[in-house]
Amino acid sequence: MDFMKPETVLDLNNIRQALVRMEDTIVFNLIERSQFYLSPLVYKSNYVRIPDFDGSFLQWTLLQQERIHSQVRRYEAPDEEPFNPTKLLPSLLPPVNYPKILANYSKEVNVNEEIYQFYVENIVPKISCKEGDQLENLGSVAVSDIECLQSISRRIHFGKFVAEAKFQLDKQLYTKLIKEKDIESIEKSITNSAVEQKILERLVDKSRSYGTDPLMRYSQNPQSKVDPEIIVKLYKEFIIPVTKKVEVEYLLRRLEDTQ
Ligand SMILES: O=C(O)C(=O)C[C@]1(C(=O)O)C=C[C@@H](O)C=C1
Repeated sequence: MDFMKPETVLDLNNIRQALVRMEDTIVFNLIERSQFYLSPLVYKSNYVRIPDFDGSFLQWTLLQQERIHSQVRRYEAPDEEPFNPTKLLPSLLPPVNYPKILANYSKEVNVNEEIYQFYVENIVPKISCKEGDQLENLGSVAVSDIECLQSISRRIHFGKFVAEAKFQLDKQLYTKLIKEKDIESIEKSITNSAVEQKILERLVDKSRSYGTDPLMRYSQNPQSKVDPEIIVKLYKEFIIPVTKKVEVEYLLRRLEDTQ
């Protein structure tokens, strides 16, 4: 997929291949995070005193990283959404002239707040190796969390490309459903249960093999670093439904853009 060539980005097969590739990144990032303790101090407001900042150590670290990355154009890319969209810095590099792929309002479709909250409250407690903090690892935990958050965010916001591709494939149907604000039928029409099922099956294999020492894989009790069930559940109950939410949110506004 090449963002300078819209036809490659709006090909549903290419999009699905990219989503499959992102599974690897997400599974690896979760495995990395699983070696650390729960680390509540990373998420506690103002535990680390930082001048002129009100929030948690993770929020501060994420903001600093996004500010630097905004200076190298990260969030100008159509497949990257920031967690701090109002606090970024201007790019030091000249803008890239991406051809138009998504609708003009696409950067306004941003569900990162929901992803952040769900990650901290529901994912970290399930994957971390132990309760409590290891004070020497607070920085490593925050850095690892950022990798997890950004890979999950990129995957979920890819829903915009899926939605645009589906809109282009059946403009007549979607125009009708959008005009009628028929959310239920839009949801139904973007759902492909067979694709979802395949994702969940593949994730069992991936989390088993990526999370197991290859020499131990064939022993009686191979120990997975992250329980495959947790990753499957995460996709089933959060990542896929929120990707669909992004698709619906994007589609509901699609007639604002006449192209
Ligand atoms: O591949 C698609 O058609 C998508 O819409 C993406 C996705 C997903 O999140 O992976 C979401 C909804 C579909 O039911 C299947 C898969």
